[in-house]
Amino acid sequence: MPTINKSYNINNEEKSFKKFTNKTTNEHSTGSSNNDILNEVIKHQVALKSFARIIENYEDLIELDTKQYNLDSLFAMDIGGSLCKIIFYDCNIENFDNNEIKELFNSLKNNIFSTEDYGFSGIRDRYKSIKTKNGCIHFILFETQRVKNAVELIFQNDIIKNIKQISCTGGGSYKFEEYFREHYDIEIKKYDEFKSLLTGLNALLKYSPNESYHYKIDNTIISDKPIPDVYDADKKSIFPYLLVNVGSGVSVLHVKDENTFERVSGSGIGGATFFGLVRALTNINSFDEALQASREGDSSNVNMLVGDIYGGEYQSFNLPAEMVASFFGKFAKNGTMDKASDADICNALLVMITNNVGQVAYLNAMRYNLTKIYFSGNFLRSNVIAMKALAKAIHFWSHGEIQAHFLKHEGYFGALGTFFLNNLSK
Ligand SMILES: Nc1ncnc2c1ncn2[C@@H]1O[C@H](COP(=O)(O)OP(=O)(O)OP(=O)(O)O)[C@@H](O)[C@H]1O
Ligand SMILES: CC(C)(CO)[C@@H](O)C(=O)NCCC(=O)O
Repeated sequence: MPTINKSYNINNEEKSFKKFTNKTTNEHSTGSSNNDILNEVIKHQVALKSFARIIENYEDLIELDTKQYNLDSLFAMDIGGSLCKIIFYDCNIENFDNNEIKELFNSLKNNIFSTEDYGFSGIRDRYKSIKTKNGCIHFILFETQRVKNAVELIFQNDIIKNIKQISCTGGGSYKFEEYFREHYDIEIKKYDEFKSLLTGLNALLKYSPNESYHYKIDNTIISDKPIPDVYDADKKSIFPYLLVNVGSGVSVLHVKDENTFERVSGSGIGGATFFGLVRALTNINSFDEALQASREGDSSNVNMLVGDIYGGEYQSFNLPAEMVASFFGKFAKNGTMDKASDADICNALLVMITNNVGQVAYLNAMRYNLTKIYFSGNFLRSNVIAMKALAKAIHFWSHGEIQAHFLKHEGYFGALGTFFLNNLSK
């Protein structure tokens, strides 16, 4: 059975945040109180949770042939460079005519729903689940480095024996193909990662009333809470857009309409760069702790600011004193590293990577004359600092012409799209 050793819902985020900040607040001092920072994260989560969850007309979108129901069709996976995402469709099993499969399905459900945490890194994102007319789509994620244990925890032995094929996307669908065949006699049915990503994203933008959101910006003041996007009735206004997927690396897609897209750019400075550098430069070993630390840190102990160079603002060109002139620039001088805490370093890394993603996004939106950028990928998972920084930067650079949009199902579109592609009958 899965072991319970880690939780990630709002209450647990609060608990682990408090535990973490108790540990670190004595090490350094910051201007903002822990409660302010915690409240911001909680408010964001609560606002997203309150967005409507029901996909209308879901059965129009996806028609599962009930005669063909088997355990294989209820799962889809996206195995990426850092994280493995799993979709599980908890459907109405009345139509199953095979009693053995019914029993296995029930034991699978008991296994999956007995906990929200599986092994060392697995979690079920309860508040992201989507109700449909005939069931509910569930979202689970694991670290890719634990994918082999993850499969055994989720499917368990008697279930694995009854699975012949799993639909799968992401680089891991190639990398682990041989492993699945040799160990479990399971065939991997591959789907292209960008085709899956866009199938999942476009489906939710179209059918889920509040999938995407933005932050309102007045001058330099950004709204506290995320604001759901509003589309016209036929949802045509979704297109065209730029999609910037921030996973381990960054992929930039120009999406012209539902069936036409091009990968126009990318960057090797992405989510795994952030987490990899956090591990190289600090004692922090989990992504969630790194995010919590960065909410606490003061990056002026790490970065060289315009004020450090000019002694104040650079007036002629409107560069304020507190603007970063050079990320990690302070460390170029002797005796500076000891003054920076792990939290300061996490904050500097987070903002540095986010800024770079923002620039790549902005320049590509300009290049293709697009006014809307959607950001997806798990780097943005609960990452309010990065989302707000992206929203502000895009607004500032484009003088308000281009808007950044964020997505409730962040890094799950590839797995969801694979599930749809595998089960779509029209
Ligand atoms: N619990 C976590 N553990 C590790 N990284 C996490 C976690 N939560 C969020 N992340 C961030 O999400 C990133 C991975 O995002 P995502 O799952 O979208 O990409 P991926 O599919 O693994 O990568 P790629 O598409 O490039 O192969 C990590 O690099 C890290 O920045
Ligand atoms: C290799 C992929 C596509 C795997 O998802 C992704 O990590 C990525 O787009 N990386 C950036 C590659 C580039 O520099 O364009």
